[in-house]
Amino acid sequence: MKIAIGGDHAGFHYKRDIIPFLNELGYDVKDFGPNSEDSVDYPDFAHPLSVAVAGSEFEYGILICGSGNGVAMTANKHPKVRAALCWQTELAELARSHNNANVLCIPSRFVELDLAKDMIKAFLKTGFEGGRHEKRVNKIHC
Ligand SMILES: O=C(CO)[C@H](O)[C@H](O)[C@H](O)COP(=O)(O)O
Repeated sequence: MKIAIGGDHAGFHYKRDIIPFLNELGYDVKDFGPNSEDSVDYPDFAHPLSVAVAGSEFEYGILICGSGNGVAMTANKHPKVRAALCWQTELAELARSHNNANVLCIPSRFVELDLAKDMIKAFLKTGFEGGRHEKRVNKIHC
């Protein structure tokens, strides 16, 4: 399974640890940047990642910034992207099971790295329930 990961300078230090973590779990990961902690603008990284996920080049995306809000707002501008801002593992599970989320947004300044990794594992292992949820998800896209 191919995973896209990106964010901004506030998420760089987590992204640096999460990429090898994902590789060890057997995932093929593409890093959309940034490549340092130098201040950048999150849309410059969240948009290209979202285009790639929307185009089915990657099954899931992970976006990391300070609060998670900026990357989530950016990613959700893309019609085929359903980006979920999560700060608890159960939220990551529900984002997949109820909302069929394909991008997980992580607030690096508000969750510990270990929790971020737990959320990623939960997100990637949880399937979409469909059923009553599918009708609702289909209504998201106006
Ligand atoms: O989009 C954001 C705020 O909602 C992200 O958290 C950014 O990482 C944050 O704005 C960056 O702030 P900084 O003071 O420029 O590091």
